[in-house]
Amino acid sequence: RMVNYVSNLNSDLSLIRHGSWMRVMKINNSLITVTPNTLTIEEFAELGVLYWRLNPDDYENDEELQKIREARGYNYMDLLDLCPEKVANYEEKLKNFYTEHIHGDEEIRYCLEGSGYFDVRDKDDQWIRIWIKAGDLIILPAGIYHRFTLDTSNYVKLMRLFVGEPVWTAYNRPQENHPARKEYIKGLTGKLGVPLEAH
Ligand SMILES: CSCCC(=O)C(=O)O
Ligand SMILES: [Fe+2]
Ligand code: NI
Repeated sequence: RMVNYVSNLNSDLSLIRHGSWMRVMKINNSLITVTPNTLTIEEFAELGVLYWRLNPDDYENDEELQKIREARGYNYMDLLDLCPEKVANYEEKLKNFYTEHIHGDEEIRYCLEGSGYFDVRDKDDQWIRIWIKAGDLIILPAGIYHRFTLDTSNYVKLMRLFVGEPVWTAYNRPQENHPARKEYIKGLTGKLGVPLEAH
């Protein structure tokens, strides 16, 4: 199964479409009000965010994951067990994860246990919150503004994938002149066929 996107929100913020799903919501910047909103498949795909629903139980022998890794050249892999006992400078790392940033490369995360929120900016610069749970593989394109935070489960175990030697450098917003940002915007504009300002 390839990429599928939620086009709408129901009460529990999930929707089944083509046998796969993502839990998404729009939030306002204060994070106090959660605003359920309609998000079409097209709108989400235009952001360049990819998503797969996999079986996390036997991830070491998962052929579907293997196929994705081979197709996209993800030869690097490690596991991030996000808990204070296992992560040095835990609080500081969480703070950095939740600071809006971009990378020069894709950010590939596969949730094996626990859960958390990836927030990405949509084409109108509004946050879209993606609720990641075990089995969710998400790929954020280089240059997209994003951030991550734990939810009330307070725990997540993530597989990190990368092409070649990993680079985790985060460039905090604003980064309008960063090459990856420029490329990303160019791709967005190209896909939309109209300047972003037109929205
Ligand atoms: C906990 S992984 C997600 C946080 C992030 O955006 C990053 O690592 O760059
Ligand atoms: Fe990141
Ligand atoms: Ni628009």
